[in-house]
Amino acid sequence: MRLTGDLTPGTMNSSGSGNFLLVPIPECPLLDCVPNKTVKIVVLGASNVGKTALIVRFLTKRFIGDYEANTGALYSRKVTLEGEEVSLQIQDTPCVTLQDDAEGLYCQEQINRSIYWADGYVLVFSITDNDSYRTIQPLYQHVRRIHPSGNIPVILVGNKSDLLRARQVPADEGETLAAALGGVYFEASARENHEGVHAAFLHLCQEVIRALGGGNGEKRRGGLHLARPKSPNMQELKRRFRQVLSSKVKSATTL
Ligand SMILES: Nc1nc2c(ncn2[C@@H]2O[C@H](COP(=O)(O)OP(=O)(O)OP(=O)(O)O)[C@@H](O)[C@H]2O)c(=O)[nH]1
Repeated sequence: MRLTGDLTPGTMNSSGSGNFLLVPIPECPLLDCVPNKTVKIVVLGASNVGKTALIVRFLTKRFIGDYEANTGALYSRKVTLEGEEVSLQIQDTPCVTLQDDAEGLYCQEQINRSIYWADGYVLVFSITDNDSYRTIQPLYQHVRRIHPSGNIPVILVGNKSDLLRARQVPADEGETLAAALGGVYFEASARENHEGVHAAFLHLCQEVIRALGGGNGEKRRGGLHLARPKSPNMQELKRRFRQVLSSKVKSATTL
């Protein structure tokens, strides 16, 4: 769903699905961008699982509770990660739906564009809704089809953990699925708890920065991720120096 009422500063909104990601998203809308340090995250999941609530909770620490139907909004903020300032963009999306015929997933074209655009993925289901959980695997496969190779930073969020009595998805199933997708599972309640939501988003941001090569703007597109060569540290240089010296001493004494 889309956040109603006043949009917080730094929030870009596309009113009406027609505008949803139809134009390229500016790297740093309404903000002084941090050059080459932009983390782009998309939040995906079935209907009513709390995608908007999670984003709003993370960015404002508040739970508003009532949102109008989601047409897709892009939220943008500057955050400090591991001591460095980063421009964070989070794309909210309309829901995806499972088709009756087995693995079919209905995903609007705008969502595909967001998936292509993003660097990191928050896959959300509600612990009270088994169908929303069943959507996750095909959804991940869909992301994989759009990014066929390379590392895909992803987290799995089981939302609405305050509704324990209505639980349909056990926590260990969430953990197992997250591990199979190569991500981490977070159980959270956008309604009752900011810390859990914050920890989840923060973890993903860190994963994205790692995947992008230390946040220096290298792009993962095409799946190619080259590790940056490490420069030798002082200890290592001293060790090499001693090695060279001792081999010279040896060859001098053998003469
Ligand atoms: N109890 C409880 N309710 C929640 C929680 N998160 C969201 N909700 C409620 O669930 C409903 C759906 O929340 P949204 O954030 O609009 O969900 P969405 O996934 O964006 O929904 P779509 O627009 O259908 O894609 C709202 O009534 C929220 O108040 C939660 O952690 N606990």
